[in-house]
Amino acid sequence: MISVKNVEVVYNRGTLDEKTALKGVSMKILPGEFVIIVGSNGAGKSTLLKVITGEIKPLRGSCEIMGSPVRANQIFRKASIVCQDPNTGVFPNLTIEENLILARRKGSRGLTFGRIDKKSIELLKSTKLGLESDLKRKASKLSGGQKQALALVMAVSSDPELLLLDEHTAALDPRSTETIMELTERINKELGTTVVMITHDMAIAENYGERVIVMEDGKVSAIIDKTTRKVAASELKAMIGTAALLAAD
Ligand SMILES: Nc1ncnc2c1ncn2[C@@H]1O[C@H](COP(=O)(O)OP(=O)(O)OP(=O)(O)O)[C@@H](O)[C@H]1O
Repeated sequence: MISVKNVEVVYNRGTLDEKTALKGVSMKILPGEFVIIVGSNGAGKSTLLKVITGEIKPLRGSCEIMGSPVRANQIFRKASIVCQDPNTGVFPNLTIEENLILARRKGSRGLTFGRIDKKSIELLKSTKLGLESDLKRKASKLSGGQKQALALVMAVSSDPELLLLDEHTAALDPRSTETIMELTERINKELGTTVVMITHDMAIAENYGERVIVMEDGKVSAIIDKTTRKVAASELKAMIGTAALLAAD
């Protein structure tokens, strides 16, 4: 489904600040897969997500989604993104209901609005965070975990094929992290949405997802298929650089 081939990305090309962030990265991500990307600070993880969304055009190589080259102005029909800061995924001055209505679009896979709405409420309920019990509450009044849960449900209310997550649990406490990861897993399993998630939390990489892609210094240094072998957080920590070790602790 997502095919990244020999991608090279250079920031500030031709200047003193020139930085090669991706050095010939290749990978394939299959429809419905849940892939976790780990790696030290500066390894190129966020740059890779930006290549997948079309925000960055690689200097060399290609990125295709379902056989078509990715284009920034079309990706939003196929993919949704949730980032680290709980305040960026929701509209704080709108109610929970208004946020959901705003996020609702006709799904790229042709689902009706009715089914999408029902599913959104079911997903909110499944978190046991009480979001569905008072839909008239302003999003600004919600906790970080509640905001991220709402942001995730909003992200999938358009039924995207692909959900991209850039450290979406990084600002949360361990309990909220677990709730948000359970919701992420439910979205992947129940909706069949392909999930690509970046994290510095090695326990998450151990416990969730089907494959772990390890990035180091702009390259893919390892791909672990967890359907055939388990991987411990300590093993992953040992595989990546000291910088990632510090970030994960
Ligand atoms: N807009 C930019 N301009 C110049 N250099 C950049 C830019 N964005 C990223 N870089 C550099 O490219 C390299 C890869 O950055 P990237 O953000 O992709 O890494 P990362 O693995 O996501 O890191 P982190 O875990 O710290 O978020 C880093 O050296 C970074 O400083």
